[in-house]
Amino acid sequence: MAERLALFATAARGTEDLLAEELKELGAKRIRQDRGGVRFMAALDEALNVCLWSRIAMRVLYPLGEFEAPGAQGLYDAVASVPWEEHLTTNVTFAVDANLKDTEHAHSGFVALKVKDAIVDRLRTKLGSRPDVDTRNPDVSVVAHLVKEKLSLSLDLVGDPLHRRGYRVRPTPAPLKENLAAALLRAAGYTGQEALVDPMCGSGTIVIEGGLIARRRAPGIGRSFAVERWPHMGPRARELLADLRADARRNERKVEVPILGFDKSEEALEAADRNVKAAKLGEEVQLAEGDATKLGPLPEGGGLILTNPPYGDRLGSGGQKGMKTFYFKLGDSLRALPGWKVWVLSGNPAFESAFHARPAIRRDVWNGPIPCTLLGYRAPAGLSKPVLGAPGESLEVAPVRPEHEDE
Ligand SMILES: C[S@@+](CC[C@H](N)C(=O)[O-])C[C@H]1O[C@@H](n2cnc3c(N)ncnc32)[C@H](O)[C@@H]1O
Repeated sequence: MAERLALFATAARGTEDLLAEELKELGAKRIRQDRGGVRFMAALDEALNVCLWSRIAMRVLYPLGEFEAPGAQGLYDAVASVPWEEHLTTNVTFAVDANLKDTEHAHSGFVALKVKDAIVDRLRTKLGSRPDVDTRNPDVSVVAHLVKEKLSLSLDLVGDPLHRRGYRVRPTPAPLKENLAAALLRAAGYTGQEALVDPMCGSGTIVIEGGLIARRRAPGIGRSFAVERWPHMGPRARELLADLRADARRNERKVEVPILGFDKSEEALEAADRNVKAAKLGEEVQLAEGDATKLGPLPEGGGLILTNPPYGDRLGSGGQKGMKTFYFKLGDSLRALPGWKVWVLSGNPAFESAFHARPAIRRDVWNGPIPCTLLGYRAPAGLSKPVLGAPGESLEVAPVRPEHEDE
């Protein structure tokens, strides 16, 4: 049996269970959910399959060990005890990414430097020479995670984080990370077999991720992974990935459902258009100017509306009070679409009450540093045919005017 590696995949906080589900589908074994990620076991081909196919993971780490590392000397000694000569040679480049929590060390830069020094010194002793550091595009990325005096060291299989699919050529002010958008789609049960609409699509992340799912395209098909350049595992990884990539290309399917993105900002739509084309989904994803508070008729048959409305006062419409009015109008507009499930990621605590509908599902999710809530408003059973313009049927509605309307 092929040797299994013990790995750790990271994801946005609040989406770890979704990543665990996805990893199971991708063939990972002994899956254990943790804060900020999921531990699992996988043979090299399974691990590469995860790199290529995971929509939700951010990084895939290969832990080298955990160490007590008291003070600067303790840190140096712990790092120098690792057999780096098994992972690095003198003709590859490397970099150290350090993150700290509750430590006596003031800077992650200092810790990264100490780790780098210990690696270099050990390799000089063992190999007679040292590899160069390349912080921009290293062959081997060492991740040092220091909590109090406990140091974890890992190698990062993917390099550039997995959310960088390569299609975001034109960002907008508050884009969702690609892997978070994919996690939201999974939470909402999207499998690419029903229509998808984002009425406030911004740079297009949700509709692009939906398009990739519907197309059954591997999210990592357009990029490479750091492990391909590792001195010892690299040649085998390249061989395995050639087969996995060929299989992934054969796996693609024609998209049979409408995928639509609207936004009221011309600039956002221009960015979305560039991104959709870069994702090679120009035929599958349609974009149009539109006001989410006055949504016109959507395709017959219903489907999923998934959106991420503005959280703050970017609309210039009178602070929290203006936002509440906006959310209420949005609720009114979406309530008029029976047959459509509505899922919203909101970072404004005022959203839920102003939207005036009772969610069937809610989960806390972190959008980077912003604590958000994902709210799932399901269409009641039996309303598969849309009755456009019949308000109050698709959502469980509390049809009272909000107080702020009359303030
Ligand atoms: C938080 S951003 C969405 C980001 C998007 N998920 C992405 O990944 O790029 C909110 C978007 O809502 C749009 N927006 C605000 N009010 C709107 C309205 N009434 N109708 C349509 N779009 C609106 C903004 O132009 C902005 O692009």
